[in-house]
Amino acid sequence: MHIGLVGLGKMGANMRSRIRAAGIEVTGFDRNPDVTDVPSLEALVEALPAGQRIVWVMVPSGEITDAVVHDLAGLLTAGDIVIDGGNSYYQDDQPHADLLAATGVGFLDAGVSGGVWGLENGYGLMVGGDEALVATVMPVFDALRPEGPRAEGFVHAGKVGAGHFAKMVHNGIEYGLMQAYAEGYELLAAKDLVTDVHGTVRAWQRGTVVRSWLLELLVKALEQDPGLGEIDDWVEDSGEGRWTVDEAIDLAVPVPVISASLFARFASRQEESPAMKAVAALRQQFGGHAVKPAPPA
Ligand SMILES: O=C(CO)[C@H](O)[C@H](O)COP(=O)(O)O
Repeated sequence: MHIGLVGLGKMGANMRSRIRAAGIEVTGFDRNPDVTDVPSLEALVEALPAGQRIVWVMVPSGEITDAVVHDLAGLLTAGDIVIDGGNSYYQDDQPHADLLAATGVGFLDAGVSGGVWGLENGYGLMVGGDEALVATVMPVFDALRPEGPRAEGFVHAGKVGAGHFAKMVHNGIEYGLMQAYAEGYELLAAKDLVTDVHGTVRAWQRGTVVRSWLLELLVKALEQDPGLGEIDDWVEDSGEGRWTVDEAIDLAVPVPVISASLFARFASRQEESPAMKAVAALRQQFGGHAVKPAPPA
């Protein structure tokens, strides 16, 4: 088997290595000349053996993915398959499937979880699309997923869009879990009763109800930077949490933990809070309560 892989960033480069290690030939294309195997998308398509060409797209979601899918629609022919493995919005999937279907090219969407550790540990995969296409690509999914039973690291979640929908919910859960660990860490550290905060979090790794990989990563982060003094309290988001909350609103599903964890990230980026200024001003207005003067500009 020989596949194409577009996008050789943190995720794509490691995935190329893992797929190759499983004995599948991979031709990768990236705009970065230091990592690419071929100089262009055209060259990538030409390098693939004739027949059913398989191209895995692993580029940032949104406009970049959209552009690559459009380019591939002009280069591939009937019977070929495109897999979007990026963190794309699930509602982008059906338009991409329709565009490719116009020339007989198949489409699968794949949610891929595992981050930079996936090379070593394997990637959790959530796939949407036609059963026959999933079966064709299965050797690649098997190469990427963690060792062990397929059902514990791979799911064919449903029709087109289901893979990215599942990944969106997965990332929403990720937001909530991280926020809960983070708040617990702050609370432990705020009281001088627990004298070994790092040791407490480290001890939670075995036997406790809250043990998890994310907890292990928090322990690792605290080992590397005790007190987390080297990093700013600024947290970005790349869309999946917002989409999760939007979807929950559409479906009237209460997601208080996930939405609060998303809003906590927004708050992390504020130098000052207009809302809390307004609360302070209102307390002063109705109760004559003291306000703290703004620091000098
Ligand atoms: O998909 C992932 C992990 O599962 C990515 O790391 C994702 O980018 C994290 O999302 P965000 O940037 O919104 O925190």
